[in-house]
Amino acid sequence: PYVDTKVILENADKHGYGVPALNINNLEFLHYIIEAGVKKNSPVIIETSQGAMKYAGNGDFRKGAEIFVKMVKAFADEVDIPVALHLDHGKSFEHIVAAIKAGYSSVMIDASEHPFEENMKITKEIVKIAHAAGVSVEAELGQLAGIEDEAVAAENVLVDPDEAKKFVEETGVDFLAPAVGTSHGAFKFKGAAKIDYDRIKKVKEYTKIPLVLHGASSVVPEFVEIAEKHGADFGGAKGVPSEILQEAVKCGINKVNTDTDLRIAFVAGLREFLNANPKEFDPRKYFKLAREYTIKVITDRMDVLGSTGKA
Ligand SMILES: O=C(COP(=O)(O)O)N(O)CCCCOP(=O)(O)O
Ligand SMILES: [Ca+2]
Ligand code: NA
Ligand SMILES: [Zn+2]
Repeated sequence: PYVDTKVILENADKHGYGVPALNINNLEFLHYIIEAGVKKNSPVIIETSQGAMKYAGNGDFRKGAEIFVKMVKAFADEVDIPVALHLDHGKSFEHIVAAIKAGYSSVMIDASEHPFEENMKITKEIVKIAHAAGVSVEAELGQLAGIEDEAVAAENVLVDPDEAKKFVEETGVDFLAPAVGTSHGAFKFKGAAKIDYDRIKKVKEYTKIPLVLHGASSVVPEFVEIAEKHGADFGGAKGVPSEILQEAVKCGINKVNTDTDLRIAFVAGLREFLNANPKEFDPRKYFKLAREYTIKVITDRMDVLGSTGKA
């Protein structure tokens, strides 16, 4: 069934496990996520960025939002696992309202590049509107290095747990994404992978709400190698290893945003299949390995995070 994100995350918070939040831009990835969730009897949070809304609507993000809600509900109505749809990195008021109007389960207002007071003011406004429509809200404190939509944060700005306490109390936000050292994309760490567990623990202790880890892809070496064997150039790619994700969940993370891992697994399978089957042009065939690898990376993640069997 199609559910509120809050229902999924409050259960994860209560029982101390993580739920993968998986980004889509098209039907293929949605298909694979649902198959993985059913296979592992795991709840799933589907999420779309503002760019994905635009892509699905062929330039019209409002249409894209409506199309995504209909697509996700069509699948959700057919399966027994809980499925939620979330707007990821909502930055513009128009995109957030479009998602709420279209029927998204939850929205993120990412105003973290603004000063603290401004972030709080904007978030408070979105919480009021979203809650009036029965939609839950995620916000962010601190900044992840790397490209994040329009805002390119130069380097990491880690969350201040005392600010987090005030922020949650004043805004009434349902979930919080504290910046703790990760970044988006495939090149997350120059040196060893490391995140600030102590900050996660403190934010959890002070806010007592479900927490979100952004930039959480592992950049799985197995799939990076397959992609590179078949022509990809991902030199220097490095992600968050499973053990670090498991420790982060123990410290209080409940929603684990994952996009890059799906992208790498898919393109690895696509490259491998196309290289090996020069005569094939049936899309029901040439996505075969891409589908297999993408489902594998999702089902492995459900096992790592502990959402397996929790549907
Ligand atoms: O935190 C994450 C996942 O990060 P990761 O999967 O790169 O580690 N996310 O929020 C996903 C970011 C999706 C970016 O979407 P666009 O390219 O459409 O703007
Ligand atoms: Ca941000
Ligand atoms: Na999000
Ligand atoms: Zn993110």
